[in-house]
Amino acid sequence: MSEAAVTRIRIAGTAGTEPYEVLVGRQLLGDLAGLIGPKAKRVAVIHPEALAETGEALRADLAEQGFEAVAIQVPNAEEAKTAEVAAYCWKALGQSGFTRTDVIVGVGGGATTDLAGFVAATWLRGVRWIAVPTTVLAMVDAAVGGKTGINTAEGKNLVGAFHPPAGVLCDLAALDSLPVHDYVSGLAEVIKAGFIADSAILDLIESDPGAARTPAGPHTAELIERSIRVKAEVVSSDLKESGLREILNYGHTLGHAIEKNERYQWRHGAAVAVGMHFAAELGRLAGRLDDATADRHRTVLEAVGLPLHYRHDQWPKLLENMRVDKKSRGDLLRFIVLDGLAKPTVLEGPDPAVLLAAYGEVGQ
Ligand SMILES: NC(=O)c1ccc[n+]([C@@H]2O[C@H](COP(=O)([O-])OP(=O)(O)OC[C@H]3O[C@@H](n4cnc5c(N)ncnc54)[C@H](O)[C@@H]3O)[C@@H](O)[C@H]2O)c1
Ligand SMILES: O=C(O)C(=O)C[C@@H](O)[C@H](O)[C@H](O)COP(=O)(O)O
Ligand SMILES: [Zn+2]
Repeated sequence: MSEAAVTRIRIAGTAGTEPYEVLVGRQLLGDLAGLIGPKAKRVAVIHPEALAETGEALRADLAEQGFEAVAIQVPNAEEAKTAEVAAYCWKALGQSGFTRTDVIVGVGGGATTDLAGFVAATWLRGVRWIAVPTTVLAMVDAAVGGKTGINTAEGKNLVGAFHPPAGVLCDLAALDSLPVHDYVSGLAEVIKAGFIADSAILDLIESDPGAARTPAGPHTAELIERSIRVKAEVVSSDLKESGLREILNYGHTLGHAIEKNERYQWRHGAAVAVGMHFAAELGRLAGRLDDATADRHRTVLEAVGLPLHYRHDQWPKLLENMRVDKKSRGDLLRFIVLDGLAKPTVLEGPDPAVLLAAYGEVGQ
């Protein structure tokens, strides 16, 4: 992709929502004012501490263009996804006189865009918002599709709303400042898209896993765009997770249980990597998944430096945590597993002995 090229991926409007576009390229922030639109008088730029300079530069730029722009700084990572931080943002909006025609811009990783989207969903029962994702994970997953939310002590993303953004600007240049640990964590969702829908993603990563770990790798833009297309296709037909959208939860049932167990100190992508390893073993033991595809999970996740294992002694707590997963129905645990490469399906109420055996491969 040349420096000037911009890819536009359309998300259809469903369930009464407007369609919008995900733009992928470089120097895209010039498009922000256009997306905000002429009706807005005020703009709030919600950004994490790590992006204080970016947030302030964006605020100053919007102020120069005539908006009453405020920057709202929130903590980094999961510390931002709390009711207290949401309340802090509501207070800032109230003090700025934020009305229904005003617009929120969420700039940052998935934690920030989840929070900003949730604040937008709840302020005055819903105002427009624009996502400016700055991590791989937020570009390929969190900023797209309208799931917004915060964590509670009882579990991950337990409070939230479906509230799609008015647009998503993925400026690849933002990835240059991302610590490698965070870059690699985002690859878990890229690999997820590969296993559930687009195996060319796995081929590209396997062709040079070392290069896949950096934004300078030759396939960065293609990996990001392919993953966004996977998500776009799913959420365009099932915004509210009535069925198909559940496939995007591959690896998340155990992943979220680990995040809660670690009091949200693990990166989401790392937990999902362990969760996908578990889901692959579960698929294999349930007689659904062939050995080659199950083994491929280990090799590709390990090749980019993602974890495969978690503490063996924590199984009882993880099992308890998994009961609050949003895919559960009453006492019935439900998991996304694969019937084969790019063939995701739901496994309902697996035998507890099979679950434990699958964790036997994951626990250490
Ligand atoms: N809504 C969804 O559909 C969806 C999908 C996937 C994940 N998520 C959520 O996304 C979150 C994880 O997102 P993440 O992996 O982006 O982590 P993150 O938002 O926690 O960001 C990781 C760290 O990088 C910093 N950072 C962000 N951009 C940076 C940059 N360009 N340069 C330097 N530092 C930067 C952040 O401040 C943070 O400290 C989780 O809360 C997860 O639940 C949501
Ligand atoms: O968009 C979705 O749908 C997903 O499941 C994508 C996941 O990667 C993401 O982590 C999501 O936030 C998990 O959703 P949840 O409903 O299990 O909280
Ligand atoms: Zn996820």
